[in-house]
Amino acid sequence: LDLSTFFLGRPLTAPLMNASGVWCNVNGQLHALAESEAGAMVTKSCTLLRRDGNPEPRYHTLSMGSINSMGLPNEGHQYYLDYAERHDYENKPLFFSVAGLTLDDNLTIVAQIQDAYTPALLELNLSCPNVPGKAQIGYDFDALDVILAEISSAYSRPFGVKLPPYFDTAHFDEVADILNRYEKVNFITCINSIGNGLMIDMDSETVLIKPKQGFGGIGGEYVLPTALANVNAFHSRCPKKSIIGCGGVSTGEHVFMHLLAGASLVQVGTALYEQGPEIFVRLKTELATIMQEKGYKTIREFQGKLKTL
Ligand SMILES: C=Cc1c(C(=O)O)[nH]c(=O)[nH]c1=O
Repeated sequence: LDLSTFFLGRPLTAPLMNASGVWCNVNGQLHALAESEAGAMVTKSCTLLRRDGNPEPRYHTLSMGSINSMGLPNEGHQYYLDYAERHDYENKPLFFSVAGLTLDDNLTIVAQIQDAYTPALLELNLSCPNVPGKAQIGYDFDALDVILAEISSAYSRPFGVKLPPYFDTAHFDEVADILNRYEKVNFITCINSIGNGLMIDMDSETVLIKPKQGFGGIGGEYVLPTALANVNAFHSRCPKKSIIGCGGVSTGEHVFMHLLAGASLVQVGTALYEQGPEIFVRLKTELATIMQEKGYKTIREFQGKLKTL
């Protein structure tokens, strides 16, 4: 059974990787991902300078997923550039996530990635829901257009964007129209967490996390239908771009659904946070079993082939 997939002309040993922000903040975690069965990996979204992030508790496991308001804690862009220099690209591709707090910060970081001649693939995070006072670029369509124009002229190579979930067909249409104007945007990662959810502790009658009065991004099983819809919506609207699926994946079936919906590569967030990088072994095995049962020998035979009624 050939679980390998092609992503932007790169052969991957498995269509699986971590979601940015999970198991990828520091070198020890990045090394564990590099050694795991994942086919690729991505660094924590970085800002120009190191950030502590929001006060704890800022992550909580829920019955069907997670709520987080980490607040973009990261070691600063240079730390991840140093990792990118040491990464073994023969082993697996590395994505480099950037979430600068301002357009200038994004341009400064991207210029340094450019100068570093690193083989890492830029994933521009336009969807962090947890930095107090910072509206998501992904929901400000004019700002989205501006940042894509600026990054496209500052960065000479193709890059990708990490989008928030959209919930309205008109928004799928409008965002796809914007993205399709930028041929350098050659991949789209859908989705980031569903922003500003709230969960409650029945005994203490309190919220579960400290930042933002308990409001935080929702991940895990709760978001699978929204993730699949965004993957499929952009897969059908952006035929010249590759889709990376993210959201709600904890079993081989979920991986299969994302691939069927149009993803070429599938990220794992909440379930990886809970179970660690060994999860990639289980997901590969479960996906292989499903493919065997269905008589598929390669992912290409079903990738993007979701049928309608
Ligand atoms: C980069 C910040 C993000 C964070 C965070 O650091 O709070 N949490 C998410 O669920 N998604 C993000 O994009």
